Amino acid sequence: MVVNVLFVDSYDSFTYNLVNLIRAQDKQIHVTIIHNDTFATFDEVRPFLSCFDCIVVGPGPGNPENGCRDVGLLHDMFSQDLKVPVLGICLGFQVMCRAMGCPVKQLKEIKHGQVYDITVANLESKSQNELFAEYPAAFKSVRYHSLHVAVDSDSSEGIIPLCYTHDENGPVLMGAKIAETAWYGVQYHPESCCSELGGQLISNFLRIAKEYNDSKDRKNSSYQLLDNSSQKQTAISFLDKTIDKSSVYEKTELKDLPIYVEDIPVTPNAHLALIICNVLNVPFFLMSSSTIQDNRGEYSIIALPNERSTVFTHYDQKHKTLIHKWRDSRLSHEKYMAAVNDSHAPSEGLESINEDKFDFWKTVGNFMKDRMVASRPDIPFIGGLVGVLGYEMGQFTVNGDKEKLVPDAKLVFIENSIIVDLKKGTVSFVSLNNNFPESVKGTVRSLMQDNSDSSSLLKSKKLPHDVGFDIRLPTRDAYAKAFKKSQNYLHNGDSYEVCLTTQTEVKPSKRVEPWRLFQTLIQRNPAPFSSFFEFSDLCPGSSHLCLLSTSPERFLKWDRNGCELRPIKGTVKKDHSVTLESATKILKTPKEFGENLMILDLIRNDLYELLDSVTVDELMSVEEYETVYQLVSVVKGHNLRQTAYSGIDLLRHSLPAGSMTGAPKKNTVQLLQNEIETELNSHISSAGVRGVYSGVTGYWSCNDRGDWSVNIRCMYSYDNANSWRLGAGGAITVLSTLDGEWEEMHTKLESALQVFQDA
Ligand SMILES: C=C(O[C@@H]1C=C(C(=O)O)C=C[C@H]1O)C(=O)O
Ligand SMILES: NC(=O)CC[C@H](N)C(=O)O
Repeated sequence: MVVNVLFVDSYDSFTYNLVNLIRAQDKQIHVTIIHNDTFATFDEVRPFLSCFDCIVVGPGPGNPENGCRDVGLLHDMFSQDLKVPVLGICLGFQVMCRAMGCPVKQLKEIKHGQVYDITVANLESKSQNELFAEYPAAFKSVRYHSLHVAVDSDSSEGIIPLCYTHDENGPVLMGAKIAETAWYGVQYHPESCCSELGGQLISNFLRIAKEYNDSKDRKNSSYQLLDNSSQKQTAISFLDKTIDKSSVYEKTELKDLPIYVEDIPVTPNAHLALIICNVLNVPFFLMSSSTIQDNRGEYSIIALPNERSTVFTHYDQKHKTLIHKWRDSRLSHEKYMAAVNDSHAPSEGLESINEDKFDFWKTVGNFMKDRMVASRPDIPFIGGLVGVLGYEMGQFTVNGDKEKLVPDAKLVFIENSIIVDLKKGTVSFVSLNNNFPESVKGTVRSLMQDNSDSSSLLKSKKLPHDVGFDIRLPTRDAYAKAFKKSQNYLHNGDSYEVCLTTQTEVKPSKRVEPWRLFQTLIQRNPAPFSSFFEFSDLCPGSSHLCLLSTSPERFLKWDRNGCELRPIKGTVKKDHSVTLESATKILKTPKEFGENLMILDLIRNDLYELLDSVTVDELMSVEEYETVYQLVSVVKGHNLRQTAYSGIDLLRHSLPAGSMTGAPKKNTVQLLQNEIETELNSHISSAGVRGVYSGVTGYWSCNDRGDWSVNIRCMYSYDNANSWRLGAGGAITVLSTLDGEWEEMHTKLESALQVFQDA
């Protein structure tokens, strides 16, 4: 018999970790998820309750003391007649105890992403603590909370404490049962990857729920559990549909079509791709690795757009997608802008679709669907879409810029590419349609045969002396104010971690060619994910979007079977006094641990939303880069083939990247955009819009492989390289200091800004 669980989510970033933990207890469990605002009041949920064996109320931002504003329909959920078993987690637990008359107060010392010993209370009879049956006297679990249930003898009648933890705050209630009900709750997070015995808690609760459902308490109530019936199924599937689970495109059986590949052996050299690009006489995009490291940056991909390449551009401000061929001679800048600004200005060669960013994915999915092949799964990129997605392409963000119209996404379909495999030592010409340009092959072959020192082809590490740069930096005062605001939200329980970012604007006195600038940047800040994207898709030498990136961070890589993410959280500046050993010591403190763990759990959540198998393959390793040491974790998602989804769904669902938002994602993104960053970045135009920065860059190959890096340590331009933007920031937690974060932000900013500062 199927056990039906109703999960009420408060837009948390750990929800699906819990949902997965529940599902993992038994194959026969079905979890239906609704949000705390799917209905206006709990009364609208009541008619469905006879369908559910139990309710789990998840964690989330906000304070139950603020009522519906923060907790929505949960506010009036816990009335005495609710004869249904409930398990509340963190916020869910707080709401439940608050409804019993117990105040929820702020902790003196707040705990976000910290592991604590939880001590099980020694109750008189074992049956009083069935929730912790089979538990040892103490176990470790992760805490993510600013608030706590302040039990005392006056206000806590009916709340039976089940477990505690002890810290600087004194004893803190970690779990309780409500007398005379089947309502239970825990303050800690059983679903975190660093918590022990989380599954045991859920299975104990499900057993308690079953016993309760068989008792007369439930049977005689108005919520008597219905037997399986079509009416019950209809009700459950109605609720199941309240959250969109659609995929970008429908997967089909793929054909194995021949792909043209010609390998030439070469001596690996981290600058090889750069050198090749320097001799090319055709347009190119570059996704390059300039450091050879294990498991990342093994390949450099030079993508060659041509007149057959389709270009997709999305403008979130206009809810519009434009589609045209690369440098179509029928198009001009004027015709293009007229179509962007006016839906009635059709132009030959230009397709304009009115759609929002969510439909943009479907447009692109439709295009790719017929081009997917089963061929050459061993090659990272056989041809496909390459490009840049800005921060505002992700969920919960809006590009509300009124001053400037900028593209939020640009993807170009590529048939021909050159792949440099730095591990294997090969350069390959790859073509989807067997039309790789002979002239390019000739140029590259003769470069490879030339034994002279080809590094002389690289441009200098310094920019031309006769160019000056006007640099508009964020001010320390504005940063201090934003830091303080972020701390307030963290202390009030509205966020657990805030990735606070600044923007800097650079205006050169004279235009410097992007490709020239890129070569200087990449040599000064070598990185595994360096990208050069000058989208001169209307005419040569002119672009509405240009990105030069030296990112250390892989966001998401996938193939048909699964995916890998490498979130970075935790940064130490490198100088002569800091060794790998001393950096490791700093990076293994509670502050950095918590920062990394929160994002790690958030990423597990983003994957569990679509997949049922997610593993943490590396927990907080220290990696060394040119200017910083970073704490990196590796998360993998499996069994993608067995689902209706493909890698592109994983990308769509998990943007914006958790390492650039903080947690929980929805509330934190909205606070950053509406309350914090607009003011912080008011020294530049378009404040409050992160644009390309914090987005991702990469490819979706026709053999269904993809690899996307986070747009950080980068510069980008919307006005044909006449001015540049640089973003930089870092995660703020309750353990952060203003001085520490200000310095960290500057260290990251300088990894790219150094190019202009020391020109
Ligand atoms: C925000 C940036 O970096 C992000 C924040 C990090 C951190 O807080 O430690 C580390 C890497 C990135 O995920 C940036 O480089 O601007
Ligand atoms: N993780 C949570 O559910 C947090 C609950 C609440 N917002 C707090 O900070 O205490």
